[in-house]
Amino acid sequence: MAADRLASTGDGFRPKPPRASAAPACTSIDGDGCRVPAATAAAAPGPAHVSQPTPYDGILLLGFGGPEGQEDVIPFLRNVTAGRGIPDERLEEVAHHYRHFGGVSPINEHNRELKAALDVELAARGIDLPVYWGNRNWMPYVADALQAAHDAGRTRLLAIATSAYSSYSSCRQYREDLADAVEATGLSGLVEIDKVRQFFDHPGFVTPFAEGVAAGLDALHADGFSDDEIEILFSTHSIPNSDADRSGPPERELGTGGAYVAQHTAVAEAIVARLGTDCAWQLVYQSRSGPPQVPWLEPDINDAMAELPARGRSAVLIVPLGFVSDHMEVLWDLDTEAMETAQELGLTAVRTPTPGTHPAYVTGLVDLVVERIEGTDPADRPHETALGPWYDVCRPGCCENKRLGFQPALAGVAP
Ligand SMILES: CC1=C(CCC(=O)O)c2cc3nc(cc4[nH]c(cc5[nH]c(cc1n2)c(C)c5CCC(=O)O)c(CCC(=O)O)c4C)C(CCC(=O)O)=C3C
Ligand SMILES: [Fe+2]
Repeated sequence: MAADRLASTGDGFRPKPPRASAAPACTSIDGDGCRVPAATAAAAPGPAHVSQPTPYDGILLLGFGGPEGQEDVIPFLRNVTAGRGIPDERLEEVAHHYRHFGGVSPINEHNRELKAALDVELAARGIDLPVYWGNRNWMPYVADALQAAHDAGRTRLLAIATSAYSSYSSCRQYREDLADAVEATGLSGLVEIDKVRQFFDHPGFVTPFAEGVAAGLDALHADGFSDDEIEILFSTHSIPNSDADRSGPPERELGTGGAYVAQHTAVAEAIVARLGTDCAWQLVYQSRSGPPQVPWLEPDINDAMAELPARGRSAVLIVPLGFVSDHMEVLWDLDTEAMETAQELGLTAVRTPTPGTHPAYVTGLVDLVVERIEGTDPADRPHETALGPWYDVCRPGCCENKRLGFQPALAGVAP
């Protein structure tokens, strides 16, 4: 396997492959390293961001990556924060979350399980597409997966990132990871990579949450709580306000908070509407980092909980709406910290499940692949909010990061 060939050190750690600094700037839609699919660039009947039917020959499953032992924790955190100016105190603080769980994030195991479930689902539907898994921040890296795909003769790949919403961290950075991987493997011109649309409002993603909220409310009702005593807190990763404002394509003009906030709000509304619950709800944020003077999305979930008793609430249903699996941000920031806060405040708290390998989620991800192979008309693409279905090919300026400046990215129209 390519992963073995690329592995170099005896202790099993390889630093993240360096970012391709010599990569050419992308100035046109067919500029080096920032292609849109040829069929899309050509006069296409649909909108420019909808791709044409494409005979993909492999799937790239893109993960965040996580440490798998105490000795991995600091090298992993250095990968995550490379070039971001995250202070050492914060690294130590976060390292402690991982150390508490033996230095192991469950996220890699989740992605192994997801890959296995996708393999089963693809086979059951007679779709002959191998899945190659690679991470942004830990082995196997995206470059390893890409190399493995190429070694197996695959040249036309469709990427699925384990991230549902639009923002720099959750969409564009994965597109940059793809560009970096093409550069690091020297496969420029030899492989072509697209990416499935952000799937925040795909029923495959929404259904597991809706089921979890329904079950959670049932449990709280069974414990004697009435609807006006319960508040539903939909929780997602905080990001800098400036990232949020720039999330999504500029021409959508989604206002303060951009596509990131609009998408989360719309999905929460869709879940509440689906269930017809009368409980109060709000969108809250967690896992903030960075210097205190830089504004990030608020309110923090713990601050939001502190307001609840005064409003007559005695129970909270915590919905990890921004996350696809029970990784560290869920295990620590919600199941440990937020649960402690609830206890201090005398609130009964229930945390609902993430999609994980829920059959609806796995089926939905394969549906997202099929719609790209078939080039399904957008009108026929499942979506549960008025914002979707989202873009196959990201628009110019989508999810820009002003701090980092322009970096080459695949699966979108440059810049
Ligand atoms: C939007 C978003 C998602 C959700 C979408 C998605 O899932 O992609 C997400 C997921 C995750 N974030 C994760 C871990 C970390 N995120 C960090 C830092 C940051 N995240 C950010 C945003 C997001 N992050 C941002 C704007 C930063 C600031 C620094 C920067 O600009 O990059 C740091 C550095 C230390 C710290 O500052 O906390 C760590 C360790 C893990 C792995 C958990 C595990 O190991 O189980 C996962 C799935
Ligand atoms: Fe994060």
